[in-house]
Amino acid sequence: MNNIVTFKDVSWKRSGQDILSHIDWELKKDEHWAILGLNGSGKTSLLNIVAGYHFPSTGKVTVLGNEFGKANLPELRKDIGFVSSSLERFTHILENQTVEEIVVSGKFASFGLYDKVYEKDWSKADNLLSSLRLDYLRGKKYILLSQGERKRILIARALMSNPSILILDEPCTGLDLLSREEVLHVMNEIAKYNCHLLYVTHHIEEITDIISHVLLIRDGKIVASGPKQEVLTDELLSETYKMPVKIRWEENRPWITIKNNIRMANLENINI
Ligand SMILES: Nc1ncnc2c1ncn2[C@@H]1O[C@H](COP(=O)(O)OP(=O)(O)OP(=O)(O)O)[C@@H](O)[C@H]1O
Repeated sequence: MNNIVTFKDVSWKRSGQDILSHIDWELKKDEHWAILGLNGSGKTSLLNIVAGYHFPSTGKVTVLGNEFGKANLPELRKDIGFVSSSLERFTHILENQTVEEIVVSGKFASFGLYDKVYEKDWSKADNLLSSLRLDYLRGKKYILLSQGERKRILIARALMSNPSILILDEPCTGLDLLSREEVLHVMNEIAKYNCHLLYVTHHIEEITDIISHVLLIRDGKIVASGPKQEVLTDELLSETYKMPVKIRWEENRPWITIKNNIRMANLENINI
């Protein structure tokens, strides 16, 4: 299968308002995408359509060969891993669980062990911990981990069900510099697992080697989409962020600078 996700002229309306308008987008095999846009631009709405939580108002969406409306959503969702801050709502359930139990629970897409866990599941969780260099956390209670360690464990957990798509919705929010780099390191290891990343961030320097393509979204419309070197330009990012910005590449990563030291007071007068 060459097309992992396809959006054809997709719009999503709520309360008479277009939240997403006329989205045409394709995620192809072996591509890993970052999605960038201001608050409220429609990134989460788009991810929720991919994961089958929202149904498009018009247009056609195909995910892993399944057309929405015809797909068996619970089955399809097993193929889609999701790590977002909304998972933290369930943190109280995790208090007494060990790192291994959390990772193994990814098999059931639930936070408890409600089904039988076989020896092969424990050894798979163990392999994930080793290959993501998280072995040092074995046996620890999840509640005692740092924020960065928790994020990495939740990524390992999401990989437990061998997803074909892994959605990471701002996984580095609130992390210090070192913890963020550790999460980005884990993200780069994901390439080994044959899954396709969809990475949402407000910080373009988090676009590391693994990310091949970028989708820019503004007010529910696509500004640009394609290979990262073509899309991450001063012009397109300025349009996306509604202010003049400059991009530079260092250590193979993009970094952004606000042009002319614009002050907040001036922002309203800037027309891009
Ligand atoms: N169920 C809903 N009903 C009505 N409006 C909604 C609904 N879901 C999202 N919206 C609106 O759609 C717009 C896009 O929201 P969305 O969460 O997709 O943005 P986002 O780009 O993910 O933002 P952020 O970066 O702040 O997370 C916002 O104006 C939001 O208020």
